[in-house]
Amino acid sequence: MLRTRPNIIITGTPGVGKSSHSEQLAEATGLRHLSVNQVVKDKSCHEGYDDELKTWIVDEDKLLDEIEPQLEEGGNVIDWHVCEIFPERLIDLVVVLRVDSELLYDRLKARNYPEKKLQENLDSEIMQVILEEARESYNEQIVIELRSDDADEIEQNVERIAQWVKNWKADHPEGV
Ligand SMILES: Nc1ncnc2c1ncn2[C@@H]1O[C@H](COP(=O)(O)OP(=O)(O)OP(=O)(O)O)[C@@H](O)[C@H]1O
Repeated sequence: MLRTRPNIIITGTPGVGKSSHSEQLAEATGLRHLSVNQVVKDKSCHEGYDDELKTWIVDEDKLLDEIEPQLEEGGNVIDWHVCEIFPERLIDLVVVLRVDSELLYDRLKARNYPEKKLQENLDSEIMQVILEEARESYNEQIVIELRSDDADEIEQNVERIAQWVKNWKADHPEGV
């Protein structure tokens, strides 16, 4: 099956603004917002709950079985902090959102994250762990890094990605 609409991953450290971007991008482009955390919960793609870190322990095989048919169709904005598990052939753009660490601290604090989880996420952002994972997992040409420090940046980023979607469609009239 050929895909006539692209699949885009929006990734980054928790609190960086993935959901905010994905919702607005879906609205601007008509692509489907695929919230992976929601799928994990709704379809029980997990092996239980980690009480200390307050997070689901994800069963990645089950998750992929669940969403792969949707990815084959194309037209998804995949919203998740893990980017490396999706098959390369089904991914057209990887957007890694980045944020100033003080702003991230405030956002995670506002969510009442446990201290250990907050610190792990801050370290991960500072060490640009997800950016490195994205670059290792996909062709570097499809990986872009965008700032998400304030609301204006969300708007600019969404505009830029929506334009990319238009160009992608024009460049691939028969699909990929
Ligand atoms: N660029 C931004 N400017 C100002 N506030 C932002 C920005 N991005 C996100 N926020 C705020 O930070 C909080 C977290 O945003 P959001 O839920 O979009 O992040 P996320 O990366 O999807 O997090 P998670 O991975 O935990 O789902 C929200 O309160 C949101 O309004």
